[in-house]
Formats: sequence, structure tokens, C-alpha cells
Amino acid sequence: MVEKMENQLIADRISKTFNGKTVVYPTSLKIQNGSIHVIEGKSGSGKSTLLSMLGGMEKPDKGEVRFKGSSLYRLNDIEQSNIRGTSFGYVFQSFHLIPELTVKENIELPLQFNPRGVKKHRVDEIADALGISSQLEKRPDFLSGGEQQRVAIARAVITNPDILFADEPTGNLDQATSKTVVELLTTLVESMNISLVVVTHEQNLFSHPHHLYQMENGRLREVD
Ligand SMILES: Nc1ncnc2c1ncn2[C@@H]1O[C@H](COP(=O)(O)OP(=O)(O)OP(=O)(O)O)[C@@H](O)[C@H]1O
Repeated sequence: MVEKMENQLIADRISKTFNGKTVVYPTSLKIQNGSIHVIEGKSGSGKSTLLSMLGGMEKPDKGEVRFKGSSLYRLNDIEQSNIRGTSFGYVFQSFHLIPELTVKENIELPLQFNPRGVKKHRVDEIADALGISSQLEKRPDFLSGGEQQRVAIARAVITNPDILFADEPTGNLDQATSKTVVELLTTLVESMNISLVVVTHEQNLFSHPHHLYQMENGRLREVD
């Protein structure tokens, strides 16, 4: 299918230097529609900085990120924030759930802007796919770490984004829980045709990503 192979996001020689230290050397990559990209690397190798640049959260010093043909960081603030809010989803190591809200309310939170007209019944479908249907009326604090991360994933995909960015999504989970979360996440993004970009210090977290990279001292290398 031609559309399936379309490049949604293109990074063209993006780099970042903090306080005179280059954290990400010029890096190029292409994210095709519905593809899974895993970037492995040790702590401090520059993974999070790279992910932030790809995800519209950190402007590169040099180079360009293009999303569906537009140069992301040349768009105005409102356009950039629209893309972050609707076309991109984010999952982090710490779940960032709002303790005062129920699980269901947390998941529905991004829908208050709802520019894509996503229906609320999607919450039930996504909760079901992630195995958290019975937890919807609870407060997040009553859930296990793995369940909380599944809620954060549900919240990140509820707007039906094009690309999901995940920074150490299993960093706070034990090995068995990590495996479950990764399997559920993979099945979900595949079924929704969402591209996934994950950075992790763990090796072999995903069994068959479409693209596997290693990040070392700010340099990215794709592994066969
Ligand atoms: N805003 C910033 N200001 C200054 N230095 C920064 C900033 N963000 C990151 N760095 C530095 O850049 C380097 C790479 O950090 P980064 O978080 O990208 O690496 P990482 O591979 O994701 O590591 P970790 O898994 O520990 O988060 C580190 O030395 C970090 O201290």
C-alpha cells in the first residue's frame, strides 16, 4: 500500500548542543506511517533529547524536522501546539496521571479539545484493548504501576494520533510487567495504525521493531 509507506516525519540532520557539549550530533531519520522505531542507548547518550526534538518539544540547533511536509519548528506556536495535541501522543517513564481524576476522566482529558471529533466510546474500546476496563471508575493511585502506564497509554492514543513518542515507557516497571505493557502497546498501535517511536536503555524490549537504532554519545546508528 503506497499510503502506508508514506513518510510522516522526517528529521534532516538535527543536532543539539547544551553548554558547549554536543548531546545529539547531526541525525537524520524517517518515520513511515504505522512503523515502530526503537532507539536503545545508555543513560546520557542523548536519547531523550533526540525524542524531544522529533516530538516537537525541543527545537534543534541545526537541521529540520518535517511533519507531513511542514517544517515543524517554523510553524507558529499555535500550529505547533495543535500538532502536539492532536497528531502526536506522548508516554513517559513517570505516568503523569492526575490523582484527583478517575481513570476514565484521565483518559478523556485530551478530548476536551477534540479537534478530530473522537467519540467518547473510544475510551471503552481502548480501555478494553489495554485490559483496564474494570478500573475506569477508580483513582490512579489505587492501580499498580503497570496499570497506571496502561492508563497513560490510553490517554496518549485517545485522540488517534499519527505518532506516539514514548520515553522509557517501562522504566518504572518490573520485567514481567514491562513485557505485558510492551505487548499491549505494540498490538494497540498496530491496530490503530499509529507510528511509535520509543527510547529505552533496555535492550530487546521490543521483539520485532521495524527499525532498531543504537544511540551512543549523541550518535545514532541503525542496527540491521
Ligand atoms: N536542558 C538541558 N540543559 C543542559 N543539559 C541537558 C539538557 N537536557 C539534556 N542535557 C544533557 O544532555 C545529555 C543527554 O541527556 P538525555 O536526557 O538526552 O540522555 P538520555 O540518553 O535520554 O539519558 P537518560 O536515560 O538518563 O535520560 C546529558 O548529559 C544531559 O545532562
